[in-house]
Amino acid sequence: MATYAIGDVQGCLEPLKCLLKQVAFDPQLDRLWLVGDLVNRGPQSLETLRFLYGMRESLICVLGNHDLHLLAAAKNIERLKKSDTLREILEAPDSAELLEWVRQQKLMHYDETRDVAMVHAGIPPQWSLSRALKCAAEVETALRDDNMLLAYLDGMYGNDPAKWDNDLKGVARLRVITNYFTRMRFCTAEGKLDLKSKEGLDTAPAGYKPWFQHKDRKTKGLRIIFGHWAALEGNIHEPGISALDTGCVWGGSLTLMNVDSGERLSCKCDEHGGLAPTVAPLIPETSPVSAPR
Ligand SMILES: Nc1ncnc2c1ncn2[C@@H]1O[C@H](COP(=O)(O)OP(=O)(O)OP(=O)(O)OP(=O)(O)OC[C@H]2O[C@@H](n3cnc4c(N)ncnc43)[C@H](O)[C@@H]2O)[C@@H](O)[C@H]1O
Repeated sequence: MATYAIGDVQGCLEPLKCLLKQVAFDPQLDRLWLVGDLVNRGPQSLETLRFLYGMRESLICVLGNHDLHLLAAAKNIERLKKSDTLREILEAPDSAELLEWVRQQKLMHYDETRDVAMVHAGIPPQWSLSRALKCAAEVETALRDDNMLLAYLDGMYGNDPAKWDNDLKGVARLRVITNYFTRMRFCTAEGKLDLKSKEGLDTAPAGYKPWFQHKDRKTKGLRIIFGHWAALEGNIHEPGISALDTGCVWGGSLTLMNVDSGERLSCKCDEHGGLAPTVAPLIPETSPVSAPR
């Protein structure tokens, strides 16, 4: 029995199947963790979602910004952008069933036995593990509650407030939590977000750093697996931190990591949208896995 984590799939079904085949994934025995952004931008969003739904008992997923955007577009189709590849999901006969499953997923997964957390974008430096889990649960409750869902999704978009404050209330509170878990890249030591910069580690605006590089980050020592930040290409050297978005939809590859050994396997899409993947050999994890605390 093995546990694997895979980076942002974003509708790249063939590379996903290719990776699972390479590790002889057995849904009866093995477990698959997904860092979110299951859909959008890629060629097969609907088929990917159906495939994952079909193996839902073997999965642990956290939601990404594109997954939340899908849920919001399902409530208001006007939200769809030209570049989105989500319409096919919204128009599918099994749309309601698929979306109901998506909305039940978490913003943060914490595996107590391994002392590993998985989030889409990150955990802000000023939050402890318990604060992060409590904040994730607030949004998860809103997503699952029929009376709260619409107000949450309507108010979810936007960059303000830029920083957490315990006194925040209502949708503004849920928005900043959402932005930390699903959109963050750079922030200050106090957790003030910059949501405009999207390139490499060395492109931080003055006073900002990648969320995982702050010296006094309260979750130091916790292993964290995340995706979202394609420009990192999976290459960071921060103890215990694993970046798994290797930009499958940007001409890069889809990456799988064995959660326990840290070994990685990548599957590259071809120029026709991932229909003829080539597989790179297993390579050791680039960011050292810290011993359990
Ligand atoms: N609360 C909320 N507020 C607002 N919007 C919300 C929201 N919740 C959900 N959304 C929705 O989120 C969606 C995405 O919004 P965007 O604003 O497009 O978010 P993004 O961070 O740019 O995109 P992505 O998540 O795909 O990140 P990636 O690193 O792959 O790509 C980022 C960039 O990296 C670049 N890149 C990729 N690989 C690279 C590489 N190797 N080197 C350099 N750059 C690279 C790409 O060109 C790309 O420009 C929208 O539909 C939006 O509506």
